[in-house]
Order: sequence, then structure tokens, then C-alpha cells
Amino acid sequence: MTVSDLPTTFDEPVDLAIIGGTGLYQLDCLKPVAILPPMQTPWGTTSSPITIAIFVGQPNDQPTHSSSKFVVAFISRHGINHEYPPTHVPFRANMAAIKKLQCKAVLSFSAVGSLQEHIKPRDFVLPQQLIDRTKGIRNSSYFNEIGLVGHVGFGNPFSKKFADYIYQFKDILTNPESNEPCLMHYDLETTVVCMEGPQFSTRAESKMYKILGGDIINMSVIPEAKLARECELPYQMICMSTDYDSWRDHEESVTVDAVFGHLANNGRNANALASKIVKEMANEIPEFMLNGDGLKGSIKMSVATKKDVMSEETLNNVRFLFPDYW
Ligand SMILES: CSC[C@H]1O[C@H](OP(=O)(O)O)[C@H](O)[C@@H]1O
Ligand SMILES: Nc1ncnc2[nH]cnc12
Repeated sequence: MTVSDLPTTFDEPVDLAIIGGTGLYQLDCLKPVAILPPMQTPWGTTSSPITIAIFVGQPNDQPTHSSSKFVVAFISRHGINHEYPPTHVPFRANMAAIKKLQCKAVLSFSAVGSLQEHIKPRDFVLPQQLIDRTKGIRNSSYFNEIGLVGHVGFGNPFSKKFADYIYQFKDILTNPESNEPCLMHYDLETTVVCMEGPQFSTRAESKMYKILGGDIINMSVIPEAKLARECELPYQMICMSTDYDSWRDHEESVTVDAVFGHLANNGRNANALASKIVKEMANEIPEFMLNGDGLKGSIKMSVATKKDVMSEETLNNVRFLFPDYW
């Protein structure tokens, strides 16, 4: 069966959503069972078709009986041909589609620049904090309009339980072309800066982000992390370092060539890591996915607007995300 022969609908709940970023447009450990056309949502259409897949593993993996039931949805953040620049990614549509498919968590991949010497290109990072340096021109909320007001907690923007889960597989990363091992960096202070782009930072900005406490920088964690929180979904980004941004005075500042130079190795490691994660989840769904990581019910409490004054359209929109709350 070719990909084009696959069904275009899928009616069962999905377990995990994976968002692929720059250089990561598919995962080899997953066998597609359906390709949903770009999904229309009240917030526009998703950036890519959604591949519904089951775990098949990599050549050395032993399939387990239960693995066949673990279902993953894969979305390509910038589109399958990288059409959407960071500012124009339909982030709200992407996350709404993930919610509609009843995913229990979101695993997101991103290519990032490093703001710290010890985070080398090809290292992976699990940030736990972020600094928003986007310009307020992205739609970053489902609950920010006249007639629908909500304020969600965002003090801890990532899922620590999810990061702990991923970190157990840190030794899977390899760097065959070099003697330098690829490391996975993770602690509670590790901070990603999100800039607007599409141009990279100036040297002065890059140095400022270091002073502010940034460890890595990208253009996509905002509003993705905010929207996952508004959908009550545990969210963790796996950041894959590609360059030293522009703060090293005696080095060339970041260029897209530098970024692309490391994408192949990062893509291989992303595949190996995702394969481990999905295989382990398929054997036993982790507790944070079953219990919602403390987020269940948070949105009902966070929306201040009374149901009686919500318009029909607003009610339809919020019910797209939360059919049971209003
Ligand atoms: C091509 S380098 C800049 C680009 O790479 C990252 O994309 P993603 O997060 O989707 O992997 C970064 O956020 C920028 O959008
Ligand atoms: N230096 C950088 N700045 C912003 N986004 C990036 N993605 C990869 N490298 C980056």
C-alpha cells in the first residue's frame, strides 16, 4: 500500500502528538495508518496533513504486542515543504487539531541556537523555562477576545514529568562523524528564548539574551507552549542545537548554512530518541499522560467570561477544544 492509498480519516483517540520542526518532517519509527488532510479548525487550517501512525520501531527493536495500539499524530510545523515562516505558522490550528484528536501529550522538536559554550551544536536540550521575545504579532491564545477572556497559569511552561521521562534516554544520542559525544542538557533553570525572526539575532541581541539568562534560542516555542497549556496538554520541547547564534565575537555569526550543517545528525538522533520514547510509551502509557499532569480542569477555572454572555460562535469554538466544559 502506498501513502496515497491510506485512509484519510481516523476515528479512534490518538495517544501522543509529535510536532516536527526544521529538518524533521517524518519519523522512521512510525508506520502511517492514515493521512488526514490539513484539518480545518475555527482558527484556520493546520500547517500540514496529519500523519496518524503506529509504532514499528527501528531494525533492532523487538515489537511488543501492546505497541500496535499506541497511536501517534505527526504534524509538520512549517508545512511539508517548509512553506510557513515562524511568524505565520498556524499554531492555533495545529494545537486545536491535536486536541480534537484527543492526544494526551505533545512532544515537539525544534532546531535552536546555543547561547552557552557548554551546549555544542548537535547537543539536545530539554528547556524548563522560557523568555518570550516575540513581537506580539502571533495569535497566541484561544481566550483573548472580547466575549471570551481566560488567564491560564504559565509559570512552568513545560512538563517536568515529560522531560524526566525523555531524559532517561539521554544516552541514545550519537555523533558518528566526530569524537565529541552529543549530550542532552536538562535542569529546571534551562531557558529557551523565543525571538520573532525570521532574521537571526544581532550580536548585541545575542549577548543580551545571555545576560537575561537564556541558554538556547529559537523562533517557535511561542505560542506553541502557551496553546498546549490552554488545551490542558502536557508539553515538552526537545531542542536540537545547530549553532552558537551570534554572541561569539571571534566566530562567524549564525547563518542558515551553519544550521543546515547539523540537521542530518540531529534528525538521526531525533529519530532514535523518538523511537525509544514511543516504544516505552507503547509498552506502558506514563502516568502523566493518563492523569493529565495536573492540568485537567484548569481551563474551566481560568476562563472568566460567563457562559450566558458567550455568543453562539464563541461557544462553538470553545466546544471544539472542550466539548464538556460549556
Ligand atoms: C532554519 S533556522 C531557524 C528556524 O529553525 C527553528 O525552527 P523549528 O523550531 O521549527 O525547528 C527556529 O525556531 C526557526 O524557525
Ligand atoms: N540561532 C538561532 N536563532 C533562532 N532560531 C534558531 N534556530 C536554529 N538556530 C537558531
